Amino acid sequence: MPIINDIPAFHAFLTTNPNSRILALCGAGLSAASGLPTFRGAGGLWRNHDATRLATPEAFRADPGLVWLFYAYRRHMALEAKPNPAHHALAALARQRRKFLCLTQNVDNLSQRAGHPPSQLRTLHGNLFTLKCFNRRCSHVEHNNTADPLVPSLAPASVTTPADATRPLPLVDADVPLVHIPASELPRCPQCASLLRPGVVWFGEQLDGALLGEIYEWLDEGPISVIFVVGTGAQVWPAAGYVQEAAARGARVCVVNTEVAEETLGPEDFGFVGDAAVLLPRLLE
Ligand SMILES: CC(C)NC(=O)[C@H](Cc1c[nH]c2ccccc12)NC(=O)[C@H](CCCC/N=C(/NCCC(=O)O)S[C@H]1O[C@H](COP(=O)(O)OP(=O)(O)OC[C@H]2O[C@@H](n3cnc4c(N)ncnc43)[C@H](O)[C@@H]2O)[C@@H](O)[C@H]1O)NC(=O)OCc1ccccc1
Ligand SMILES: [Zn+2]
Repeated sequence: MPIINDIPAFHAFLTTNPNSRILALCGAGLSAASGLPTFRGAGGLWRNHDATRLATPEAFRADPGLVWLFYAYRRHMALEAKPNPAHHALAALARQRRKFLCLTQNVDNLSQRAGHPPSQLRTLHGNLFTLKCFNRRCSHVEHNNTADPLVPSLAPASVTTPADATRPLPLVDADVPLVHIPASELPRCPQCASLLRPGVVWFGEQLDGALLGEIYEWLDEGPISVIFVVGTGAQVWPAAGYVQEAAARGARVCVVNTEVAEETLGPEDFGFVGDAAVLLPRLLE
């Protein structure tokens, strides 16, 4: 049986391994307490569109206006959100322990805004605030975490309070038809005038090869004492594979999630059921 909800046992384990190497794999649940919907939760469906289907190059090619409104909405939500105590606890751990590497699947920039040292954070799936040219032959990349909206045509995505409190925001209200945005009014590349796209990794797209290489180098530098699996269903690959990669290098798994599947954990592993924003600060105090 894994060790469930036993903070003193976890503290004892952490103190007996003061200089050990620690890995973390984080997902949408890490940012849930910041008010951002998870994929499995409310965020899974956007205007009756399956979010994972919108997060594809095919969807962008078919209707760049729709996909841009989807990302502009998430970008606006992320701008309005604040890092929560879980983001801050992981950032503090990174400052205390040089041998801690945090892998996040989140694109919301909240770990960065919590001051997580960039050298100890890897954004596996990119960032909502990075823009890239959609033209594969153009290398234009830019970062913009201020403009909101990014362009006037995306202004509907920057509305937070619905005019009529009894109705959902028009943008997420599937009953309210979406304004069609001509591609000419969407973010354009200053170098080649092609469409710009969100700097995230879409389904069916490879993750950044150099990034994957760096992570394997870190994994192979020596034994790992524990991998925190925070607020993720670990269903998306190759990110989900890091749990096994760490366990294969001796790491105990420490799941922090509102739902813990005990049957997936070994007798040495830890499970903590609850909100990451409450549990992580206590686990890492
Ligand atoms: C759906 C899945 C089966 N599909 C994949 O994995 C695919 C295909 C695939 C590749 N290999 C495979 C092997 C097997 C099966 C399928 C595949 N992978 C890919 O396409 C990857 C690219 C994957 C990256 C996609 N981009 C994202 N994000 C960016 C965009 C965007 O965000 O819009 S993925 C995105 O979804 C995932 C969501 O998962 P979670 O973060 O875990 O969130 P979720 O909502 O699911 O769960 C929340 C959890 O939190 C918990 N929770 C909730 N509240 C709290 C709380 N308060 N506290 C704590 N916990 C909480 C809940 O209980 C729950 O457990 C994250 O990874 C997130 O980044 N690319 C690729 O493989 O390229 C190579 C290739 C290329 C060509 C051809 C072949 C191969
Ligand atoms: Zn370009």
